[in-house]
Amino acid sequence: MAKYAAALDQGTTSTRFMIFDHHGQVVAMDQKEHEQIYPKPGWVEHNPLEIWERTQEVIEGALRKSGISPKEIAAVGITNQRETTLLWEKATGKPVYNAIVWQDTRTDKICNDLAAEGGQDRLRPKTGLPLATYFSGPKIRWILENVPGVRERAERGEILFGTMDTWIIWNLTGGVHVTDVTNASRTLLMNLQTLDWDDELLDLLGIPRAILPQIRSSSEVYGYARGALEGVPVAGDLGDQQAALFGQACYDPGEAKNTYGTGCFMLLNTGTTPVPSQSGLLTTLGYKIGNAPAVYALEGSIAITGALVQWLRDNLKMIENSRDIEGLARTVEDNGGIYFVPAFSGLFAPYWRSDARGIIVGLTRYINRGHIARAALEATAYQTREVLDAMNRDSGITLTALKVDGGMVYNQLLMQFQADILGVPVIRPKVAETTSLGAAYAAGLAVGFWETFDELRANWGKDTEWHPQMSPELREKLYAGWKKAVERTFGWVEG
Ligand SMILES: Nc1ncnc2c1ncn2[C@@H]1O[C@H](COP(=O)(O)OP(=O)(O)O)[C@@H](O)[C@H]1O
Ligand SMILES: O=P(O)(O)OC[C@H](O)CO
Repeated sequence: MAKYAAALDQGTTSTRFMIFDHHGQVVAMDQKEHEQIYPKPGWVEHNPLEIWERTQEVIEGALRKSGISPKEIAAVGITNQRETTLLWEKATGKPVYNAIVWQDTRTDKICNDLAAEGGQDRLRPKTGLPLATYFSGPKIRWILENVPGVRERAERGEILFGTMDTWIIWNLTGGVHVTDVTNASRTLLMNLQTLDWDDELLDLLGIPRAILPQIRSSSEVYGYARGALEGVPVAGDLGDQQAALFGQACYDPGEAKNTYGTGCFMLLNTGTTPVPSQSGLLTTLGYKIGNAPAVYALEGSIAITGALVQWLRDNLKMIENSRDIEGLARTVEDNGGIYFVPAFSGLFAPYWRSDARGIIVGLTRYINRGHIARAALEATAYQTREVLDAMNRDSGITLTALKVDGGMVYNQLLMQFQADILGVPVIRPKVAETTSLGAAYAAGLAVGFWETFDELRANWGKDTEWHPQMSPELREKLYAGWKKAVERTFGWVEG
């Protein structure tokens, strides 16, 4: 009998393959970065062929390092950076253009034109999403309009669209063209109630149905892998933030997690009915396990958190490794009165302002590199506070603790400051690789490797908890400064 379940996590900066045992413990892993392509300010692309190569390499790498054979793997789940969009030729598998990444803002004009035609009022009630450059629909339209000949070929049925899950599954299985409800819910093309592509939305965005994958549940056998994983059922598919919700065992309405990676994404399980947001959150799919009813979530998406640390590392050369930011930030007592608002892709939740751009405010001659490092970390905590406040308002639920995961949660200074600024404890689980774990769980449930949510819940264990230590007065004073700084970013991009 198979002893393991596996997951392939195709993220914004890297692709990793992880193998878990029945207790949800990591037994093998391999990871590789891919190139970030910035052709113009505000544009971000990935090369889909490079990503498929990295995918194969990390699968082979983890199998080789661990000596595990595909026969020992019950199923593999796919999880992915969401919204990132690509179109490829059905006959050859050749992408017609690079993948346009979720952070890319080139569709600003498309979104503004759609908004002027009343698009917002037609899209939001059906999709739960604001009309923003973040989502796939406008990115598909941009490719159809800007890559010569693609629209005609798409209409003739020669072109396929996919988010990264679809691209990986298509390649891994040799031609199964599917996505799951969580990924489809990020396109502006899926109806939240019917869980199917919606003709009115397709018409509004000018997208031919023929290019779209079939929407399936997040946990079922879609096909069987070829190559290094020969014969392993491909049986889980979830957007990475939904996979983290699932891996953090947030199975009851009112349970939430926040993942700190390139960006930050807080998801709250709201049960089997979608809850509309009045406060700038997204109404999205949480997961759908086989034939069971779909579970919905409220989401607060923040575009730039860990990416700001990377930017200090790569563009300003202030640190050598991301983790070095903590030491640099600890060289000073506090932020010295500055705030760093990283509105590099505009601001996402709760503002959805594409006209905002990044700023550092409050600069004096007193400020040094340490203050900038500190302000950069604090920006993640303040942005999370804004999202948590919105979550409490929209759901009527007051979260009493926050489960966290992702690459930034090993930063002790950030986690303590986060608890201080939220005023609630922050809890990191023993297995912080919750995104991969969630995808492995979805796949394992589909083939009976795990059978109940209780089994999965039992695998969850607390590692570290940070308690608020800041006085409420200081907390609110600092937060008021942040809000003032955010106001200063608005309206920078005109027209
Ligand atoms: N110790 C740290 N302190 C602050 N940021 C960190 C630390 N370690 C990693 N990061 C940031 O976390 C991100 C990587 O986290 P990860 O969860 O792997 O992200 P993703 O899945 O978005 O690629 C990077 O943006 C990196 O700059
Ligand atoms: O790949 P990550 O972890 O940066 O996640 C990206 C999100 O899915 C974008 O919506």
